[in-house]
Amino acid sequence: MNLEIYYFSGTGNSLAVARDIAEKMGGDLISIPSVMDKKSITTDADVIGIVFPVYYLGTVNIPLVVQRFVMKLDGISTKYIFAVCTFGGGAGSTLAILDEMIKARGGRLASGFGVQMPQNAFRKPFENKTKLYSNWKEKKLDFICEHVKAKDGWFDTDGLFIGLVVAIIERMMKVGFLNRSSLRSMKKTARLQEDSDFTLDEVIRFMDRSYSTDENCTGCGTCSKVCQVRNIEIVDNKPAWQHHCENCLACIKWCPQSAIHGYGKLPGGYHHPDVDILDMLRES
Ligand SMILES: Cc1cc2nc3c(=O)[nH]c(=O)nc-3n(C[C@H](O)[C@H](O)[C@H](O)COP(=O)(O)O)c2cc1C
Repeated sequence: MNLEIYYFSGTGNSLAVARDIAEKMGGDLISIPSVMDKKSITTDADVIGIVFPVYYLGTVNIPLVVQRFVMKLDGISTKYIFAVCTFGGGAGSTLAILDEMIKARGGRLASGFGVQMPQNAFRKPFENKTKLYSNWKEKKLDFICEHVKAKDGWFDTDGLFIGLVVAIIERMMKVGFLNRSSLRSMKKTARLQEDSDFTLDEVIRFMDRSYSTDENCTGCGTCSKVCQVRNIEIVDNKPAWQHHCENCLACIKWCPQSAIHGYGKLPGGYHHPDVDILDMLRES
């Protein structure tokens, strides 16, 4: 099997998952942002994996850069493509949405998996981290590798309770009520007028307008180096966000001084324990 695993990750959960699969199955690990300068993405691999975090369930679900990556895939009609999304609460229709995107490029998502990881966008530290990490290593990793090896058509679904809650949320989003109110609050974070007609994608890119540094910022530039989409320039020894943000939170979470704030005053500090700053720097 000739395997390539493409991934996007802000705080290392998806990178850890992608790397574990690549190591176990003997595949190449490729960061999605690192290939985004290509006009079209083609590969000799017969098996392609796509690993990414779920963002904004019921709205975009899939990080914008991952969506753009899929839209650049060419020559995939005969490939076995699988995806793994990492999430804090549930994956909802993320894999189905990805399948539609891949179909638009002439391929199809053959199998899809969800891996629960600590929710990196919550203010409160996640209490159950150890269990999630061991679930991944001891149960899910082998499960995914077996299915991919067999090239079968497995699709994970959220459990009954979470599945029901997520389905209700996604339904309310579709109907419009929640969608309108979450777009309103995202615009507020992005410091845009509530009645402005920016698209959801544009609002997400502008949400870095809420990011700032405090007096602990030393101008070390780590934020710029961990930003996978090169959205941060260092100007006068301070980060300047360039408004094509993915909201992956890498700058906030990897800042060695915890000096970056924004996105609902999230604390810095969280990252997957198997991923260190060098893994992030190397990939950016
Ligand atoms: C902007 C943003 C939006 C998110 N939205 C959701 C969500 O809607 N549902 C969910 O279960 N997790 C959500 N999460 C949590 C991440 O999917 C989860 O923590 C993931 O494992 C992070 O992966 P990473 O460390 O590879 O970046 C969100 C995280 C971020 C940063």
